[in-house]
Amino acid sequence: MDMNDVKKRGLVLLGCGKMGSAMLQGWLGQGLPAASVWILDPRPNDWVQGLVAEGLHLNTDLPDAPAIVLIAVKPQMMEQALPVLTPLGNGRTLFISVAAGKSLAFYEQALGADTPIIRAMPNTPAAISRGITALVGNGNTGDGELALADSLLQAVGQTVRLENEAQIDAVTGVSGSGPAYVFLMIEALAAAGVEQGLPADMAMQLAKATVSGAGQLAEAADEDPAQLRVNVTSPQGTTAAALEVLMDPETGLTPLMKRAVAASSDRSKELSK
Ligand SMILES: NC(=O)c1ccc[n+]([C@@H]2O[C@H](COP(=O)([O-])OP(=O)(O)OC[C@H]3O[C@@H](n4cnc5c(N)ncnc54)[C@H](OP(=O)(O)O)[C@@H]3O)[C@@H](O)[C@H]2O)c1
Ligand code: PRO
Repeated sequence: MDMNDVKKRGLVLLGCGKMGSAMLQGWLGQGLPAASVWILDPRPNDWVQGLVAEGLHLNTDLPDAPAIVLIAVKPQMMEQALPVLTPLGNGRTLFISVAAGKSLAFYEQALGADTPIIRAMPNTPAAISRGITALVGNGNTGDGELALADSLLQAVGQTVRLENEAQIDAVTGVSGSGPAYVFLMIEALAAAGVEQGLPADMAMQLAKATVSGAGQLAEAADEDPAQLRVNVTSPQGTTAAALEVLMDPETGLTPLMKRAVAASSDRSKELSK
């Protein structure tokens, strides 16, 4: 099975809200025809509704054996939403779930023990093909299925393969939820700039460009982030003064981030109970 199969046999999205739309936007941008896509969503957004004019199938009957079903409803809606997909279980259709906390065993029970299922944790920068998705498959997925999921997910950014399913809780805490921490960092940096006397729009422009530029530099540079940080920090200079606050072993960013990531990972574990 390859991307041509997906074009021919179809891709079904169960739920097309923020995450489903972000990924679909990436796939359409990479050349997947709208006519190869089926969406089930009771209240589709305007953008999704607009795609019907391009051939997208919205809340219609599904193909008999689509190549892929992407499950992107909230974990709390799963029991209600999933039964419509059970006729596609135990067959040739590869299921990919991006739902936090819903285990491979849960889907095997709901869709059939022979169903090939991949659990994936993407993030919203997928909308501009700058996401990162971690994935792990059940016993019915082989190299072919994982390679297909990889190539589909690489259309919206980077991918990493997990060694075991338990790692996905930590991934959720780091990169699944992570964009929200970075957006909060932008908000907080801009607010701090305003407190130091800058106009709000200028403070926001400075904060966005700084986070975006630093992120791109961290990815592009040969040096690691610790060295890049040192490169900004003149001895007894301004950055050193700020880092004394941010690197405090008790009240600084590291213990705070550890608590935040642990809270997200713990919630992911809780959702799977
Ligand atoms: N957002 C992220 O950054 C992110 C990252 C990684 C993984 N995820 C996972 O992605 C999934 C979706 O999250 P989201 O943020 O995209 O949530 P969302 O914006 O609420 O999207 C879910 C969509 O599913 C629709 N829906 C509700 N009931 C349905 C049903 N019975 N059948 C089909 N569709 C139904 C919702 O419609 P209504 O809005 O009308 O209820 C909504 O459009 C979650 O499981 C989450 O854990 C999200
Ligand atoms: N958004 C989902 C949540 O907040 C999963 C990771 C990012 O539950």
